[in-house]
Amino acid sequence: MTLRIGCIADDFTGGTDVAAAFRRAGLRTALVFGTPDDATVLPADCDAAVIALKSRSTPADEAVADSLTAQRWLWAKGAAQIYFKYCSTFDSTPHGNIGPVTDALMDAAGTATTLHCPASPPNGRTVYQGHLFVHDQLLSDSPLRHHPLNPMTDSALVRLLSAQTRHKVALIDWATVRRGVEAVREAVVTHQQSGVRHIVADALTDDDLAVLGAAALELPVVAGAAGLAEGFGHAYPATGPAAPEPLPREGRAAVLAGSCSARTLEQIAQFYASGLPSLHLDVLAAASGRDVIGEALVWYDGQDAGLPVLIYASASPEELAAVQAQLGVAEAAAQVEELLGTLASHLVERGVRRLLVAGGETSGAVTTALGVRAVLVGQEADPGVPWTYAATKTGDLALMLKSGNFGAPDLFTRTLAAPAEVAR
Ligand SMILES: Nc1ncnc2c1ncn2[C@@H]1O[C@H](COP(=O)(O)OP(=O)(O)OP(=O)(O)O)[C@@H](O)[C@H]1O
Ligand SMILES: O=C(O)[C@@H](O)C(=O)CO
Repeated sequence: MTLRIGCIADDFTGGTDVAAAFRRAGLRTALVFGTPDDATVLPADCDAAVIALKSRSTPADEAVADSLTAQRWLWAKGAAQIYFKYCSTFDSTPHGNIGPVTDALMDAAGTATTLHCPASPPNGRTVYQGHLFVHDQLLSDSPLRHHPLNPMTDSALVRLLSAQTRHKVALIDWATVRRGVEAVREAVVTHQQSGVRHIVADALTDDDLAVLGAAALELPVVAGAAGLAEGFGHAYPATGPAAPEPLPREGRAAVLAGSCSARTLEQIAQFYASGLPSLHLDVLAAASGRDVIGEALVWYDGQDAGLPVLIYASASPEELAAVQAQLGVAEAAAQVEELLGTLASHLVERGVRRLLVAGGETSGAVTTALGVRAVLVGQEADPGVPWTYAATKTGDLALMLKSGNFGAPDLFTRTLAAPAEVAR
């Protein structure tokens, strides 16, 4: 088997989300963290490889350069098509990075047309008449209008994308998508003939995305969120049953949380309420020089080895604001990442073999600290939240990287207390 789809995701948890989508489509999928290089090795026999970058909110020229490096690497591994994964809420600004990165990937591939669709129906993201909805609200009426980095105050995708590219952008509407693959292919050709480069498509359901995925099979570059990726993956003939997954059944289990998203806070509360051991890290104390890591390890060593533990920096909005006011946002984030990254290394050295990490930035810090560059993607515990398998210098590790707002409230207890439920 050779690599078929190369995917470039613009953030880490988005990478996990899209890798889970390819796997749901029956593809054996690898996930690579950060810009790969000659030393980056993919697990054997992958159909799809996802490179998770941190390019969503960086300056557009950096995002373009990193994405082109990733594209070259994927081509060198044999990828026939490139899927650019961005956020299902189209997180971007008039400066980018969705338009500039897609244009650069297309220029490098020598192609004049691409298809876009950010719909992700399981997460309530749909596109109708070119407008992006988050559940029952237009994107611009949803909480995303207050996003700290990319406030989304418009929902019209053709207009949003037109601000980010000098090329023509146009829509394939839902009525056409409902008519099926041939109707979409014809609409693509019609748009191509009138010089349209970016074609945005409507989609309300996974069936619509399957139609779009099949219609996009000939395009060298396709762009969108995890929903279209799954439709695209389904359009490839199945490669046979997935290999059994090596979910470690021995060793200890832990959660490290740095996400302050509402869903993560619920998951922490549920873990605590179930009576399992949990420890809150004092970020201000760490910043003032106290040995918070040493104290956490003494606490960890005193716990029942048969139970999963939770160690978290996550804080309520009020606590978070207080810490940020005292340390500054960047220093607070650096403290948290240092604490959780260092603890991850110590916990794995002490025998943790199932590790759940909550938060995109936090996941970046933990994978970097563990030196994990590439993982094989396994079964999902909840939509967009798969187990992944990594080899570390201390042994095999099952790693779950959870986007802040993903996963059911009982995700931590359900997945870590009962490994048999998530094993194949
Ligand atoms: N107690 C705390 N004080 C200050 N900052 C904190 C604290 N706990 C967490 N943070 C910061 O909050 C941010 C959480 O970001 P992270 O990306 O990990 O989670 P998220 O935004 O919920 O996840 P996602 O990006 O997947 O939606 C990090 O920058 C982290 O450093
Ligand atoms: O598409 C999404 O909403 C997520 O995969 C994401 O990008 C998280 O940052």
